[in-house]
Amino acid sequence: MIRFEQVSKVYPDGTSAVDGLDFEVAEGELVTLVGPSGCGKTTTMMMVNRLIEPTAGRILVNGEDIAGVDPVELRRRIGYVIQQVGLFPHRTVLDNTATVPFLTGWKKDRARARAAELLDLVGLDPSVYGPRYPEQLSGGQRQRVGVARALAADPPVLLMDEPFGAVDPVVRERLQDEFLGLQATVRKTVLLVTHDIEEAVRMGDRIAVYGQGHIEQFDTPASVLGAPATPYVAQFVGADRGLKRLSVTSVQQEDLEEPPRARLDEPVGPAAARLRAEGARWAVVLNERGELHGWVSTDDLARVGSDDLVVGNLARRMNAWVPMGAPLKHAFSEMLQWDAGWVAVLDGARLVGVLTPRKLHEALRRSVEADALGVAPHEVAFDSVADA
Ligand SMILES: Nc1ncnc2c1ncn2[C@@H]1O[C@H](COP(=O)(O)OP(=O)(O)OP(=O)(O)O)[C@@H](O)[C@H]1O
Repeated sequence: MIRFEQVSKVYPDGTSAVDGLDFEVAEGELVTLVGPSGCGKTTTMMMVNRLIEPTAGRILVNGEDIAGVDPVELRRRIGYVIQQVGLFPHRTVLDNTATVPFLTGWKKDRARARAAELLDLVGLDPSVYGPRYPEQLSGGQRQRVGVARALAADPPVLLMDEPFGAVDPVVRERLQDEFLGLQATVRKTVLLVTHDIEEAVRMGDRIAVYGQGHIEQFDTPASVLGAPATPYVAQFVGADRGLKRLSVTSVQQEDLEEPPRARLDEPVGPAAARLRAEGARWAVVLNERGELHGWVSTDDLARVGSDDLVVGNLARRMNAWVPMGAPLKHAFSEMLQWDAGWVAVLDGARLVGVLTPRKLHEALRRSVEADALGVAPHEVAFDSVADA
């Protein structure tokens, strides 16, 4: 979708910003460009919408050499989100969002209806925020408007330059998640510039790690963290890359354990006896459809003992859960937040299994070793601490 062929840029004062860039971003792919200040990320990005012209090489968008495309026409096909957002202060949020449709000659009503749809999509109620002016929004809300505006004309390509850089870390993480959710539906081809390796790893299908003016490694987050191509990349991704892997390694079926189970409508006495016999101190409580209702302690069941009650009467709320496929980091933070010894893993509302700290550790080690060996994670066999 976006193709760089031996692209270089030397500024008029002789500064060589980038040299010999050669890579491709596939349709619907999100590629993050990451590297230290001044390494050429922004230059790379601004060449795609012709705010900067390369001095050598060509850039193709959808197979077409952009050197031959009128820049104004080109920019209408490419959404652009920048850190400073650049909203017009004297226009309402709704009209700011509708900027590009207005420019391309849409009727006002149609453009505003589209803008309202997009504000909704980025989590801003158009009836509340649409009539406001940019200064009446928080930083995070302004960033959302920036994203909505860039999507308004439904461009196939999005360029994002430090789009979440101006907000605090908590808001940033929320905006990142929201954008990933959005991207799963809109599937734009995205180039995202950041100097933050955490953001690059979380957001990117692939990451381009920049050295000075060139790409040191172009690969998936798991490979960049697991098998840095050069000492420079290893140093850039940091010594705690094992921890960072938590965000890119997802919970898999083979990581799960089968927990003791009890049914919501099971009488308390027999349930207690059965769990005791199994040596289980607790059980997950499921309804007749196999959906998670909560959990119950065997001691509580035994203490009550009455057959007038069912397990559901004593069940407690299960706070610590994640959807199947969630990053291990999410599971880990649920464990910490709820001080839980295990986390339920759900497919919709249905319980698939539970993740324990031991399994979480194994999953992480398996992912690291799989990369080192160049095989899929489930092909790695190793002795776990518990087997020793
Ligand atoms: N107009 C210009 N004239 C001369 N040199 C420039 C110009 N714009 C950028 N540069 C230089 O080109 C190099 C790459 O800059 P660029 O802005 O692409 O880096 P970056 O990786 O985006 O940095 P940052 O993260 O700080 O924004 C830097 O050395 C910068 O000083």
